[in-house]
This record gives sequence, structure tokens and C-alpha cells, in this order.
Amino acid sequence: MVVAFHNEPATDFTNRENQQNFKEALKKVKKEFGKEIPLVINGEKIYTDDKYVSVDPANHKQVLGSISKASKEQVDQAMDAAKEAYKTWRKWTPKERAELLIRVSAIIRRKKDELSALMVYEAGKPWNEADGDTNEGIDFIEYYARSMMELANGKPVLDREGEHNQYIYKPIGPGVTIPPWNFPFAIMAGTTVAPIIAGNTVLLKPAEDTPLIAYKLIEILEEAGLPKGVVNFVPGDPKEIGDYLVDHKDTHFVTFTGSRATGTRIFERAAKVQEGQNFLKRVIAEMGGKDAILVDENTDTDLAAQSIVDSAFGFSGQKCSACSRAIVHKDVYDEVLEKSINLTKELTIGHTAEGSDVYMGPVINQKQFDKIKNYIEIGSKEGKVVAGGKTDDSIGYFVHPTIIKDLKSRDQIMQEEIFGPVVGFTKCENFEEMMDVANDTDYGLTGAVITNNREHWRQACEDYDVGNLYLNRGCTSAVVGYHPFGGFKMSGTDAKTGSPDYMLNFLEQKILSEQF
Ligand SMILES: NC(=O)c1ccc[n+]([C@@H]2O[C@H](COP(=O)([O-])OP(=O)(O)OC[C@H]3O[C@@H](n4cnc5c(N)ncnc54)[C@H](O)[C@@H]3O)[C@@H](O)[C@H]2O)c1
Ligand SMILES: N[C@@H](CCC=O)C(=O)O
Repeated sequence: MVVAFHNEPATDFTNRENQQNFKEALKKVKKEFGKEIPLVINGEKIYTDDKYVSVDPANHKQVLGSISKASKEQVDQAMDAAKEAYKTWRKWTPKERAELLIRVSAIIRRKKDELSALMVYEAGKPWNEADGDTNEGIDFIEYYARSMMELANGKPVLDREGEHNQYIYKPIGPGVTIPPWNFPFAIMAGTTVAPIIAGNTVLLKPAEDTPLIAYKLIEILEEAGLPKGVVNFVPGDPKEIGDYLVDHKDTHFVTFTGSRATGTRIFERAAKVQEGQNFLKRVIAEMGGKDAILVDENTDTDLAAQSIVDSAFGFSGQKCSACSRAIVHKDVYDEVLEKSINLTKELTIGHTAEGSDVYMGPVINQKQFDKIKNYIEIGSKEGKVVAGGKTDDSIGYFVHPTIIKDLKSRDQIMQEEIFGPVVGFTKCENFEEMMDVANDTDYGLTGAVITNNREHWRQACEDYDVGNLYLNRGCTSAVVGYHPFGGFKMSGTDAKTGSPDYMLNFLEQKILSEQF
């Protein structure tokens, strides 16, 4: 029997035993540094000569593992394995597939600390964020398994005299999963497992910065007894195999999460029908954000400042949902800004392995570090840096939480996704102007409104063009099953992860109409 869905609880790190367990997990992970990670094609582990290394972003001289790189020929072999496995996997009943994946989530739960500890090293996640990442991965799997069981018999359609009709769901075929590094377990696992619960097979190309945690999922899938070839693991350089995976004539769907530049490229390439391809590819492209918190006059300025700081600097602002714009009414602008600066000055930054009290770790890599540093320089010309602004990449890629004030909506800092711990403040005359500024971006992912004015909340519900809109809280931390996640405009295809409709992205609908 499968019990009702409930979210995986967060680990309480104020509890000494939980603290101790996590420290042990960090030690265990450390012992595995230097491990070699293979490709996995049809269940076979393949170690290639061509490799790259994964490093600790808080200590970039520390190599965590060396990773085999798939060539185009190996992508072809993986696709052949996925096609072959599809022939039998699609015939498992939805219930059989779902039950196997619930076993997968049970194994993940037992290894939770170890998986989270690996993300502390490989992604620079603070303990609570790493724990949340693993928990969300479990939630996605448990939620999608139940969704698929609900769809197992299709949906009712009408019968008429002498005619019986069935409306059923069937899988699509082999496809490709391309996840980002910022939720290296949750998004990677969710976007790999949803298509396979639906009966498809997958080639998983992990993000370059976080292949070790992705390989942990591969090991767990094997341990749970997933048939060979259902998920094939093809890490590699996206410049060498990215287009090839997307363009492949046998790729039926691409589930991508990442930047706007890559997402739009994939969307365009997948639209082209290749020689030998007799179907249209489906693309899920969940991309970036330029998310805002709007602060009205006559409101709780403590709540406003706390929401802005949490949403801007949690996991160093490296969330597509992160607050990168604070749009504040002129009557409370100075007060909210001052409170936000004071809260920001209290944040601790360092190697997150050192303890659960380190609020912020490094940013992910040199490229991101340089990019964020450059944006801070631009911001110091467009507005004024009033908190943070310091950067140091001598040991790890550290960027201090940074607030830039007095920006205009069209400033670069207020238009482009920075994907780091930087938030810009802008002052508005009234709520109408605040709404105009909020929508003055190509993106439409998350937003929040801090207000006591019900009319303003109603106006935001109607006019603020974002997929996830929140009242009197921050704009990050959607919970599976409660806040299905995905955005409008250039934030993507709004596939809404963790929603009752998500599985439909990986299914085709078929009608069986029988005359008596
Ligand atoms: N909307 C969402 O749900 C969501 C969630 C998380 C992250 N994001 C976005 O992700 C971005 C950060 O992630 P990133 O830096 O890893 O993004 P990215 O676009 O650089 O990379 C994402 C993935 O695409 C792969 N890739 C790169 N070039 C490719 C190509 N030509 N063909 C195929 N695959 C290719 C990468 O290897 C990686 O696995 C931010 O913009 C963030 O907002 C969005
Ligand atoms: N779902 C996450 C964001 C995922 C993207 O980075 C949130 O709601 O904060």
C-alpha cells in the first residue's frame, strides 16, 4: 500500500545528534574525494581517457573527482540502449514503475545526510540548503509516482449506445534530461525520474559543475533494480555533445533547466525535424528569472527586509527564484533599505563544511565569480553599493552579499539575471509604478508583494506576469505539491514542476473507441 503524499521534513540542525550525524557524513564524503566517475550505458560502466575534474568551489584547488566524458559515438550507444530498454520498460504498468521509484526515494532517504554532505562540497551549499535539495528530490519522486498511479487508467470520456471509449496515457519514447548545477540533486532527480515513471527512457547529461551528486542517483537507481538502459549517464562537455543530444533523430523530448541562452538554443534546435525523424520533439525549457519583491507603504518593514534578504542571499542568490530587485514605495524606502543593510551585515560567509551556522558559501565557479564581480562594478556606476561589494577568489569563489541602491528600472543591474548575491533597490511613487517596474523585464518567474492593502494584492494577482506570486513572504522556496513551480515569458515553458499536471509533459493521450 502506498501512503498519502507528504513532504520530506527538513533536518533540524539545532539538534546535537543531527549535527553529529551530518559531521560524520561530511567526513565520509571527504574520504571519497578523487573518485573516478564513469559513463553508464545500458548498465555498463565505461571509463574514458578523456576526463575532466569536479572541484570544491570553496577551495578550488581541491579536486573532488574525475569524470569520464562521453563522445558523440557514446551518445549514439546510449541512445541505442535507451531505445532498446523502452521496448520493455513502457510495458511495465504505471503502478509497477511507480513502486520501483518509491523504493528509490526510500534509499535516498536512508542516504540523505551523505547526499546533502556531497552537495556541501560540490555545490558550496549551506547545510540547510543542501538538506532542502535532497528533501525536494525525494518529494519530486514521491509526488510523481503518485501522479502516475492516478493517471494509470486514463480519464473518463463519454460512452454512447453501442460504443465504448477510453482516454488513456502512453509514454513518448527515449529523451534527454539536461539539468543545472544549482539544484544538483532535486532538479536533476525530478527531471530524470518524471519521464521514466511515465514509461520513457532517458539519457542524463549532468551539469558540468555537479556530476558527482548526479552519479549518486545513478548508483541508487541501480541499487533499486531499475532495468539497464532505462537511464543512461552521459556526462560531458556541452560544447561537444550538447547540440548532438538535442538534435539526435531519436530524441523524443528534452527536459532542460538552465539559462535563457541555452534554453532558447535548445528550443530552436529541437524544432528542426532531422532526417529519419518522424515525430515532433517536445521541449521543456525552464530558464532564468529577474524576480522582485514589491514593498508597499503602510506595511511591516521588518517582514519586508527579512523577505528581501532571505530571498536575495539564500544559497548566495544562485536560485532562479532569487530576489534580485527590491521595488519599494518612497514612504518606506529608506527604512526598508536600512533594515536590509543591517540584516545583511550579520550574514556569515565561509566554507559551508565548517558548520550549520555558515549562512553563505562560495559561488559555483570562476566564470560566475567573474560575471558577478563585473555586475557589481556596473552597479556601482548605475547606483550606489551600500552593503557588501567585496569579492575574493584566492581560495574559493567568495562574493559578499551586496545591496545596490537608487537604481532605475532600465539599469543593467535591474534587467539582466546576475545569479549571485546581488540585489538592487529602486524607489517608486505609487503602487501603479511599482507594478510597471515589476513587469519591466523579459522574465516572468517569481515575485512577492509585501502589503496590507488587499486591493493592491488583487491588482498584483491580475497584472504581475509571473508563474509564482507570493503575498507577505519571500519569493523563493516553493514546496512540491503546494507551490507548483515554473514561469512565463523568457523564464520558460511553465511546465510547473511538482504540479498535478507535470506528468502530462511526458505522456501522449490516446483514444480507444470500440464499436459493439
Ligand atoms: N526555471 C527554473 O526552474 C530554473 C531552475 C534552476 C535554474 N534555472 C536557471 O538555470 C541557470 C543556471 O544554470 P546553469 O548555469 O547550469 O545554466 P546553463 O544553461 O549554463 O546550463 C544548464 C545545462 O545545460 C547544459 N548545456 C549547456 N550548453 C548546452 C547546449 N548547447 N546544449 C545542450 N545542453 C547544454 C549544461 O551542461 C547544463 O547541464 C540560471 O539562469 C537559472 O535561473 C532555472
Ligand atoms: N524551486 C526553487 C527555485 C529553483 C531554481 O533555482 C524555489 O522556489 O526557490
